Amino acid sequence: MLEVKNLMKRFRLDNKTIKENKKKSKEMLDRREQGHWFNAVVDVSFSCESGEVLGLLGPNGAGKTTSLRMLSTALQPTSGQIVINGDDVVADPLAMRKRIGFLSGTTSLYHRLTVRENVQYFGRLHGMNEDLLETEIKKVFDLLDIHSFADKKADSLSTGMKQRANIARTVIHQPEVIVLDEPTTGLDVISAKTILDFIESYKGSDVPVVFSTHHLHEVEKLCDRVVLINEGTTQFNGTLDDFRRVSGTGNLYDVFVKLVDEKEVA
Ligand SMILES: Nc1ncnc2c1ncn2[C@@H]1O[C@H](COP(=O)(O)OP(=O)(O)OP(=O)(O)O)[C@@H](O)[C@H]1O
Repeated sequence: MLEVKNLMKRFRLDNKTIKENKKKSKEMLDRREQGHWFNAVVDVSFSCESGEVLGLLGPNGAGKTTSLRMLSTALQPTSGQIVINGDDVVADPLAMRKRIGFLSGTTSLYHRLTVRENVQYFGRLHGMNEDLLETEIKKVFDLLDIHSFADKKADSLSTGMKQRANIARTVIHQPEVIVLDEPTTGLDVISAKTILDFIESYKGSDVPVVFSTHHLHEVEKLCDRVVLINEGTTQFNGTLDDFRRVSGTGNLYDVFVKLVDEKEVA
């Protein structure tokens, strides 16, 4: 189980931004800007049980990537708690990193290695023995439909193939939690579907999956839980059915717009 409690991240603004901000009126400034500081994530809390898929939504700049980077130990929170199966991520990020599979927008492959060699490399880095590694490669390549290009060099792959290989690399070590930042952005329908089916394969397993997306149909198809972040704060945290009920129509697009508009006038 993954638990996130009152997560906060404050960045120090660079001098140029501070200078520019001084010229702006209060209305022009993001409400999260405070002098020399920008509170990218103000207060984010949610939990995701094993075998659940949680969709993280929010407008551009809401704080999704910053939150996911904290979950994956890539960024240290300013304050707050992240707990995986009872263990504190913030207290021991190095040890906990091994237990998390994180796909970010910058996850990539060694271009001159084949997909198989890349995934083997990352598996060995995680200390997997060769038998387990081969078993897992077969399983993950089946699920992500990678076999047909497994022995091609990474730099010869299409965007969709690369992303599937990136995901294979991310999950090869059997992490306890999977965190995917916009896994289907920029992909064609078939590659995106393969990735969504892959995420779905974790349902009912002992692994919670958290992914961020701007595609509401993905949330509709896959998610047990939905979290909507706006201006760095959790604005909705509940089941997909509860999320639907926020608007009278039950349409996720209407719910998203209603929640974001409410915040803007608040
Ligand atoms: N290192 C940093 N220094 C200052 N501000 C930052 C830094 N990193 C992120 N931000 C700001 O924090 C806010 C949240 O960014 P983040 O990337 O988490 O948003 P997001 O919800 O993932 O957006 P998108 O949907 O556009 O990817 C943005 O306004 C961004 O400019």
